[in-house]
Amino acid sequence: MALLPNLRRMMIIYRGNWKWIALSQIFVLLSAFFMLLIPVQIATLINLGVITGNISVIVDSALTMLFFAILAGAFAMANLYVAALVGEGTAHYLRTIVYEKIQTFSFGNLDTYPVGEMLVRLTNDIYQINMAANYATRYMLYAPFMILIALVFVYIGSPSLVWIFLLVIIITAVLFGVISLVLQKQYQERQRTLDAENNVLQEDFAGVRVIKSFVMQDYENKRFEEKNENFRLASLSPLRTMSLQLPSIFLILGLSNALVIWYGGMQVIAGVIEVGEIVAFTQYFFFILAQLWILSYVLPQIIAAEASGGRLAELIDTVPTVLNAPDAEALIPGEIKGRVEFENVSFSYDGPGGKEAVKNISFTAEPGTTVAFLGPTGSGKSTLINLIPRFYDTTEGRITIDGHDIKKIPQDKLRTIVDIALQESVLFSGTIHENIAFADQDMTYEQVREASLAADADGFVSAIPGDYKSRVARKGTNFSGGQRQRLSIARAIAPHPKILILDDSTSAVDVATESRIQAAMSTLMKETTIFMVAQRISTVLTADTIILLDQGEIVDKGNHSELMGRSTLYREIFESQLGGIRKEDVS
Ligand SMILES: Nc1ncnc2c1ncn2[C@@H]1O[C@H](COP(=O)(O)OP(=O)(O)OP(=O)(O)O)[C@@H](O)[C@H]1O
Repeated sequence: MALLPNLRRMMIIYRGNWKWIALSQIFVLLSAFFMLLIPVQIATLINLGVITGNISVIVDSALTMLFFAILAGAFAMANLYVAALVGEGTAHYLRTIVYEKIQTFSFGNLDTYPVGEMLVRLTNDIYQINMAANYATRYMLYAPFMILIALVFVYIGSPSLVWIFLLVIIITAVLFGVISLVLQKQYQERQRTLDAENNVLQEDFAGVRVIKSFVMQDYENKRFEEKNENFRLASLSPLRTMSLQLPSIFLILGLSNALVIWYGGMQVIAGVIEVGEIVAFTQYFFFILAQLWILSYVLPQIIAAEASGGRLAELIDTVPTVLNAPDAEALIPGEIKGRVEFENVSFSYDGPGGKEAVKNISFTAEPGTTVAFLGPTGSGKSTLINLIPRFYDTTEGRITIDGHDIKKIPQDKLRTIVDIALQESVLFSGTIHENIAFADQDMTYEQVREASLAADADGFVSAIPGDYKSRVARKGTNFSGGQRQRLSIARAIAPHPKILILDDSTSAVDVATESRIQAAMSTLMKETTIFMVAQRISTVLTADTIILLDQGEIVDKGNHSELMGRSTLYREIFESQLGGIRKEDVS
């Protein structure tokens, strides 16, 4: 089984990283090599300088050691810099590709990944990869290189001490290996409790107004405190484990020095090695144990980042549920008339075989007509209209525009033909002009104002100092719900689409404003096929066709007077909403 496959994939996902990773390992090798030449020089200094009283050897050796130390430090610094380049470069590239990937997601994919979860992946998970890539580049091979080089030096200088060297390294590696495994589990638990805390935070911040209005702060505070406490405890565990590391290092170092001095001393007395070798030996241990100690600290974090790599790989590998057909038609949006036909359309959010949200829907909308969908809540109105711009793909049947199957129309072309004002009106921070001209930032002031007039937004926009140049706050919070809806409608009609969808998009405006919008639109959008979803029957009275939906099926269709004549459900809705108004007034 491949070792840390997701982390490795993330580290080289940006192809340019290869050369930096390779270069940094050359620096690691050189730094370890020069670092370990220092003990060799110490041995020379003692054997040929101190013991024989040769001052010039002592001076030469000291200067050479200084030179080696500078070189080892310089290569370590270069490695540190390159490791930072690898970490930051990987994080930057990942942020770009994951963000771009999310932009390709269809509604079906977005249903799977809540916004909060995607944010955590884009921030926290990428940060973990950044750190892991940095640490892996810096330390993964440092200790192994040092062990190998030191082994060669020990073998050349004092082969009789090789067994002590191997014994100490193996004991240390096993001890730190166990500590690493414990730390890895503890880091995973820490990550799990952090995720749990983040979930509560995201939910609470999104629903802070509801929490306040139900005076549930105490309840939510308790819920958060529980997660917060779990996170505190889980964060303490690895720190406790790590506190064992330094004493272990000192213990091993002390014991191994004693062993070397005892056994080495006997070897010196026997004339097998010289005193300098013993000192050099203790230095090797010191350098190697220091690296192993660092490795045991960073390795668990590197391993823990594998889970982050997996979460990012999942996003990167997600295939959009709506794709362009390979045989997509080269169609010119300007030539489309806007005839929409549903042919036995069914759709299930769970895919083929799942519970159908709309069933066996067939109808035709002629160019320039208005089709309204009416029905109880949950009857499938929004689902149905979301199929037209291919936010979701039909599970069965097909939808055509001017005879072209929409699955064969490239999505970017389809969405210039079809515009939508969604149920929840979303505005972006920027100017009002930028929001209305969202589809085409080159739109003129006159075009923007024309759309705004038709959406009955010009009145309140003109009353603001700076009118169309005035600022829209994030999420449009400086406008009322009705004003946001009108700006969203203006945005949808500004590019003059051939097909316009209004998904209950006048629910927050009063009936008088709604009828002004409808009158203005029927003039401006004469050639546009309009689909509207409504809860209010007053919204649909003037539609050419009203489609009555119940439990995902069409139960009747016709204009207002036809349905008043024959549909009990329609009459019931009418009576419940406009019961006080004489039928003749609206027929
Ligand atoms: N994203 C989704 N994932 C799974 N099921 C969904 C999703 N959206 C809607 N549904 C289900 O599909 C059915 C139809 O929902 P839809 O939103 O189309 O109804 P609607 O008539 O527009 O309702 P409302 O008038 O309340 O907006 C409902 O049973 C709903 O629970």
